[in-house]
Amino acid sequence: MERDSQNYLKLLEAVLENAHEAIVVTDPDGKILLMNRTYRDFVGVQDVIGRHVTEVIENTRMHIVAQTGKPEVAQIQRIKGQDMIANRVPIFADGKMVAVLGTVLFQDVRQLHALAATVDQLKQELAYYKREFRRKLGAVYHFDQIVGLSPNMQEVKNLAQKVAKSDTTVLITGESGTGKELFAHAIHAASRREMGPFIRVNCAAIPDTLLESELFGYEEGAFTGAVRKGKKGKFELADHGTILLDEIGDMPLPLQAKLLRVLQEKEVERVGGIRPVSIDVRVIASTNRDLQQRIREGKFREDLFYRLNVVTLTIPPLRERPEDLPRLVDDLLEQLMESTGIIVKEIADDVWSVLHEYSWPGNIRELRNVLERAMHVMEGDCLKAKHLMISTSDNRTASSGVPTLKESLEAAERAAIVRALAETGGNKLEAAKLLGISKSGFYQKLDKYGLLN
Ligand SMILES: Nc1ncnc2c1ncn2[C@@H]1O[C@H](COP(=O)(O)OP(=O)(O)OP(=O)(O)O)[C@@H](O)[C@H]1O
Repeated sequence: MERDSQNYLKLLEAVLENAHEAIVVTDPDGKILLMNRTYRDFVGVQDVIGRHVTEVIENTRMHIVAQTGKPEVAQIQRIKGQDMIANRVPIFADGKMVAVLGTVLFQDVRQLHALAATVDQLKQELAYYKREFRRKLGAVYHFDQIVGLSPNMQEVKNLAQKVAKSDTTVLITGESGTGKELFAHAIHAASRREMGPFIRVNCAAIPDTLLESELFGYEEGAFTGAVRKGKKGKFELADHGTILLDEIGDMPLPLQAKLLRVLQEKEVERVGGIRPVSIDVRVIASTNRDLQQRIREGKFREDLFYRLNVVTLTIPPLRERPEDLPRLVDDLLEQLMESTGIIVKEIADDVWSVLHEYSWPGNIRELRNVLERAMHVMEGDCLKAKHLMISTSDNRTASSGVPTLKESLEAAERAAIVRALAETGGNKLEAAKLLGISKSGFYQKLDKYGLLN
């Protein structure tokens, strides 16, 4: 026993003496009881035992901690012209302070800076891999890519950014092409689930008979023709991530009941399955339909609506945010120039009046299509109004009274020409054929409606 404790003491002494950290222990009066070699070498004094700590160590506060009894952690202490990181901790035994332990973790803050630089580099690498990972998982849009300078868009973006941080179910409504999917991506990318999967299901595009197994999966042998081993549904695939239920307004009623159960229980049951599977999924639903109207028609469950409608983001249509047009046109042209290789160097002034006058029923998706078509139609590198091939006249509400028959006929004729040109990618001969008129007659009409290059 005696020998054991002697050995133990020797071991402790050796450990303390050889530690890389500088270590000092004082009694409650501030007299040094122990100071290891690292510390003695650093201050350049060997004979230290029994001396007051202030005589040996510059700027020390060991004696102050001995009085206050309050530990001081990670304090900068300047010794011999170097900033050090000092910890001073009172040691208690039987409720009485018996000593104060002081350590210096870094003898030189430069070591700490080197460590910080390494951490910084690791952080940068981590951010890079996060971005790459996210790109592979498909959530490619972020809030800063959503053009929205207009006050109504700012409001929606702010709310979306706030709600992204939580796990709340979000319902995104808005006309077709307003950017609902874009918002869903951005919410996922700004959430704590950003590293998880982002899965989109278009409820309108999948046949009713398949939707259930697509969403919830099926067990082995659930129905004839099913893959033997069974299959995970989109909900299971979205575990720890986000699922976007696009066009939720088109979901068949029986499935709505099942979806409601999933949202309530946070469990899915595969088709033909016996045991429910727990899932951790954030649900975002989107629709361009008026869900209240669908409820009145008996086509959408009211209880599901309230479950989804925790936070609603209503994306304003493009015609209600004309301030966003210039930035959108800029961004879209840039993307299109890259994908088509066609260069637009100049935008003629008349383009803007047409863009502002048009009501954009297909919103930003339509704007993109119109610009892409115009790029293919234009000759040279200046985009002009006539290249847009959108008819603003048939689009305007008849605020100035009923149009004359001639005006109506002309509007219809112009719209038919524009549509034919769009269909044929700007090929005039083909367009004339489609409309069943001669080439020369077609050119006359193009001239009449200001559509000739
Ligand atoms: N605010 C925006 N800034 C930049 N691009 C946008 C914006 N809104 C939409 N877009 C672009 O417009 C197109 C349509 O967007 P998205 O698919 O998100 O619309 P949606 O509302 O989900 O349409 P739908 O209801 O038809 O599914 C996409 O190419 C998207 O990149």
